[in-house]
Amino acid sequence: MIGNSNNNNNNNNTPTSSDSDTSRKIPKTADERLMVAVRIRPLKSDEPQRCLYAINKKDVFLEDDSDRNNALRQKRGSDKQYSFDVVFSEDSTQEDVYDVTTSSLVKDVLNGYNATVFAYGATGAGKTHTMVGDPSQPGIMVRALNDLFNAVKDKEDEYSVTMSYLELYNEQIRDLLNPASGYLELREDSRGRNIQVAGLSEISTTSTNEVMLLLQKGNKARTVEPTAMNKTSSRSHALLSVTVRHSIPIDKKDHLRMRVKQGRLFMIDLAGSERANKTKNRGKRLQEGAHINRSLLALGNCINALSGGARYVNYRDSKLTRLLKEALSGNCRTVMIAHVSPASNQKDESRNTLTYADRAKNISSKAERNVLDVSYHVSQYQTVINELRDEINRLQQKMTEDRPRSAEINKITAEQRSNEVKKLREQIVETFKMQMKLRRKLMEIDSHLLGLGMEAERQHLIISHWESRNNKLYKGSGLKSRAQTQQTMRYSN
Ligand SMILES: Nc1ncnc2c1ncn2[C@@H]1O[C@H](COP(=O)(O)OP(=O)(O)OP(=O)(O)O)[C@@H](O)[C@H]1O
Repeated sequence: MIGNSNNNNNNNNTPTSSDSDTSRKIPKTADERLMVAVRIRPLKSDEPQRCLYAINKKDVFLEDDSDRNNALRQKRGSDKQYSFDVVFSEDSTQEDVYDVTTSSLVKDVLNGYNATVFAYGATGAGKTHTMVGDPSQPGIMVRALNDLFNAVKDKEDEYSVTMSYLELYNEQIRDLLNPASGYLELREDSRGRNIQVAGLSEISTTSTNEVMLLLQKGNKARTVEPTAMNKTSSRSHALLSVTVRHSIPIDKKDHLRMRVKQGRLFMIDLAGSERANKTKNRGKRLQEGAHINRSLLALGNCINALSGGARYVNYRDSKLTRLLKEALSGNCRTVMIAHVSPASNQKDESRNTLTYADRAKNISSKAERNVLDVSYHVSQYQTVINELRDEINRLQQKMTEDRPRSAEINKITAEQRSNEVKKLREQIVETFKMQMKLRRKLMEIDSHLLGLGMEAERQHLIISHWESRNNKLYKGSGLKSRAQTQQTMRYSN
């Protein structure tokens, strides 16, 4: 049995054409109640009788086995009826669940709202079946991505889509699209807002095929182990996030002024709460179970506090609650799909889930449309550009004013330089002339020396001649010695 969506979300604040005049964010919206859906999975062949029924599209009935034979059991009040926004019976299809719970969220996201759909419930109750499914029965994640991509198809210039996929395993965050990156840190500002996972891959794509491959890759990387309750039990919480950004020019002629709508869709497949004695988990599995239960307990406490209207809600007890903070109380439209098994041996788990889901009905959040008038920012850039232009103009003007002076300086410098060159040239010429003079004098001295040498030679010859004549003359008479002759010559000179 499938119930109609009776989402009490306040849609009065759906944006109207008047929003187009809005710069920055649109005004705050009224509170919206969290939509709570319940899905009952089919009874398995090896499971005992059922204890849980969908009475109609909104109500579910939990029967107390212990009073089965008691004719007054209905009056004793141990059986319990719960009412929700919508109840999906055992024969509900994946399409039914998607259409009623999530297809409207996809439209919201395209319109600039944040939205979250999360699956809650005990181990083996059908959460992964609803959220992920299999190729023959694709779940919410696949259908939502398909619808998103169909909506933005052929409009790549207007839309940008990015996705990230993480798992929270034993209170550690792992990137399912890049498992090799190790454990990632959860960061938030000092006021506990703006929670972000540092280093998480945000893959940008507008191809449906590519995104499906990424999703498959992420699901394969997820920690899944067999337990006594579920052959393919998810041992981690998985969070898929898709961000859609729509940018259009405010004025078709002016592409600097853009209006940007940004919506984000979180799709979360929580790990299931479990009882150690039922799952028969030991060692590592038991430790995983303890972590899962602790984070779900923290989530339960937040749901309790929020539904009771508490002023202070402690999100800090677990990374799961820190990650879900926005979805539970912030700017987000949220749908919780509580999963229950109809089997009587799962009655306690189903009752717990229904109790939490019942409380969650009272939670409200404030969804605002995230419309940013980028023209505001662009106009800031425009101001900066104008200021820079002014500065350039001022500098150009200064340069123009300074040009004659600098020309003067240049002129002086050129004159000085040519004078110096002239001086140098004159000096070189002078030096050259001097050199020539000196060389000439040197040549004169040389020729004078040569003349003297020749004269000396001539004198030697005369003397030699004279000596030889004298020697012949005085040889026989013995009148003057050679020394006497030289003395005589000296006086005669
Ligand atoms: N609505 C459904 N229709 C058909 N089969 C279902 C449905 N819901 C669950 N199942 C089957 O029940 C089994 C357990 O479901 P699933 O793995 O989705 O549970 P779970 O809540 O995610 O468990 P865990 O928390 O341990 O991961 C699976 O074999 C799944 O195919």
